[in-house]
Amino acid sequence: MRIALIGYGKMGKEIEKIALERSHSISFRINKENANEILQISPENTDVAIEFTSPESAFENLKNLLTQRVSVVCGTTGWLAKQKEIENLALQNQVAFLYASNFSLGVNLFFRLNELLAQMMNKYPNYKLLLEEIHHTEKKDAPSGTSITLAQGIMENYPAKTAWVNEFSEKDNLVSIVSKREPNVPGTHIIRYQNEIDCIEIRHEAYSRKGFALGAVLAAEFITGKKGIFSMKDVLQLG
Ligand SMILES: NC(=O)C1=CN([C@@H]2O[C@H](COP(=O)(O)OP(=O)(O)OC[C@H]3O[C@@H](n4cnc5c(N)ncnc54)[C@H](OP(=O)(O)O)[C@@H]3O)[C@@H](O)[C@H]2O)C=CC1
Ligand SMILES: O=C(O)C1=N[C@H](C(=O)O)C[C@H](O)C1
Repeated sequence: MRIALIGYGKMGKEIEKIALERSHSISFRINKENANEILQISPENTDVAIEFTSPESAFENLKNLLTQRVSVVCGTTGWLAKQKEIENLALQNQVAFLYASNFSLGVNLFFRLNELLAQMMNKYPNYKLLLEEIHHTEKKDAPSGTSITLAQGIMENYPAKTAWVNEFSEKDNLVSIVSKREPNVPGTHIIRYQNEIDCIEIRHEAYSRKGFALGAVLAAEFITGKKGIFSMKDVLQLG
């Protein structure tokens, strides 16, 4: 499979390692310096593009790739206000598009655990809920994309929670997300239900970026040759 790497930073380089180990080749490596080369990417030279750039650049990159009829796996967070527009563009151009806030198997299992826990805790409103995320100091967006997915999973299973906020709050209808930035943390997410008697907590801690990169390459393998909108649920076939 010929993969174009859009974003050749921490994630782009990690993805390249895994892609080469899995016998794929790299057709383009794009960063800010050679950003215009994205216009040369086409189905003739590339099977799939993997986009990990920045919240400011993702939308334009995705628009170009999909219009050029190139299927895309996107991991960039912080651009989702325009997700529907991008999905429509993928459908119009008859290619595949897959976005995930987190590509690791562990986090995708954790998403399910979070939903099950929210279903249970929904019946015990005297527990206060707090969602905490810790990432490296270079991270541009807050809250993390993963914590937004976790908050959505809670709201779908705990109807009294109607919105999320990115600050500490004890308002009963809110999912409070506290974001912390510390050197060299690949990504940690904690969900805590607590009252004056006890505390129930689930936590996912990534030890490196390997799980994110492997998941992105598996996603690229999965969508190659397909058309439509996909998610990591399709790739990992989690029940
Ligand atoms: N979904 C998931 O599982 C994961 C998602 N992420 C997300 O992925 C994104 C990237 O993370 P990370 O690799 O750590 O970030 P880095 O800052 O290390 O890398 C970003 C890369 O994007 C490039 N870039 C920025 N703007 C443009 C542009 N306009 N055109 C082309 N390239 C551009 C940068 O180029 P230059 O070097 O020239 O500045 C750099 O190579 C973030 O949004 C992060 O939240 C991260 C990990 C996992
Ligand atoms: O920026 C990162 O590094 C990460 N971003 C993703 C997010 O915003 O959830 C996924 C992972 O936690 C690492």
